[in-house]
Amino acid sequence: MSDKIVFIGVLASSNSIQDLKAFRGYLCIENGVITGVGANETFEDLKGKGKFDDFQIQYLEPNQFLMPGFVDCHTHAPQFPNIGLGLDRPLLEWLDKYTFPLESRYKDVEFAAKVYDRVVQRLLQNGTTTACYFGTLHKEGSLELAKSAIKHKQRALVGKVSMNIKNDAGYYNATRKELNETEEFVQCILHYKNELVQPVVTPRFAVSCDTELMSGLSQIARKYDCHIQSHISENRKEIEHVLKYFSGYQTYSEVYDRSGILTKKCIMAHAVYLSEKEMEVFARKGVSVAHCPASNTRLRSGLCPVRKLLNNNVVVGLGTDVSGGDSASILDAVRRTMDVSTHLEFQGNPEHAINWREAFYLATLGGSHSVESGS
Ligand SMILES: Nc1nc2[nH]cnc2c(=O)[nH]1
Ligand SMILES: [Zn+2]
Repeated sequence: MSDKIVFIGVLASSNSIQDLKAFRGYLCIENGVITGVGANETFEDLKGKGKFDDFQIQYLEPNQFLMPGFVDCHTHAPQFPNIGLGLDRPLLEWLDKYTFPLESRYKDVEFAAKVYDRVVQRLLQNGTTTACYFGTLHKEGSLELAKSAIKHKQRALVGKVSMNIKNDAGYYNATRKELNETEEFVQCILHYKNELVQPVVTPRFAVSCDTELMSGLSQIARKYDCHIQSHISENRKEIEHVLKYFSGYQTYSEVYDRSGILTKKCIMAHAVYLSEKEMEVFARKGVSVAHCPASNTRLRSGLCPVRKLLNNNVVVGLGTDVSGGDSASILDAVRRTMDVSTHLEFQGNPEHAINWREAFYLATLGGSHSVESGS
């Protein structure tokens, strides 16, 4: 196949949340990079001048169109073996009963490599060209995830999960070990010098990390100018637990903020129960929210008011959050975003429904704003 190809047909993409453009035109690619987009008339004009003489010309079928790749702002690659399983417990019990025991298995690097290679391919098959991944506590296993993304040319942020609070599965590290391994993990990925794959510092959530660990992790993120990701306000019991454990803090967001985590390079999953004041902090600091509707429903966490987040100027993208979520597809997250937001409207919240144009934006450009590399 020629390394220069031009597609002719319908092209669809969002310019903003209000503005989804679909038009008949051309898109040319040279050595895997988009080098031109335009209307049909321009194509004919350029073709007449010989611009495409050395291009393969591919006409799309009437039922086909081109669109940007999906961005999955939040998923757990090691949890894919549990997809669709064990959804009979709420979050904190679910983590202890199903998730930590599964994630503990990724100490076995061979197992990790095998699972991760399938996960990356599965997401690509679902149209996800960019993913923001949680790995596990294990440095070597999580590096395998980065290697798979590089191998299959997926744009990815890859995180080694950090936890230092005891749990029944014994799935946590001592603080110093955790900080050292995270820094080594970040350095390893940066040494790959791959333009598509970047490290993301990953404190699991405030139930699993103390302030010493979270502050140390936020310093690592700052030192290497990389993203940082976690979970916030997903489940009412989780919030109760955090506010009880971190006495002297008014809100869940304050726990992260005082540890230096809330920056414009921060992606927080869920945010189902943020107050307007917390939303204002997110907007001011440029923190993004990964909305994960499948997971919020399957784990019975709640209905996230995405319209309210958007009205408060919070950047929002979509996440599958496997295996809290039972689907690897962002197209499925688009549908569920529309469903969940419509259910909020049924419950008496006017204008909460997210329409398909808006959901398309969240799945593509909205998500890309969360993971973009600008500092
Ligand atoms: N859905 C979900 N929420 C979490 N909060 C902390 N860890 C997790 C996880 O693995 N999945
Ligand atoms: Zn998650």
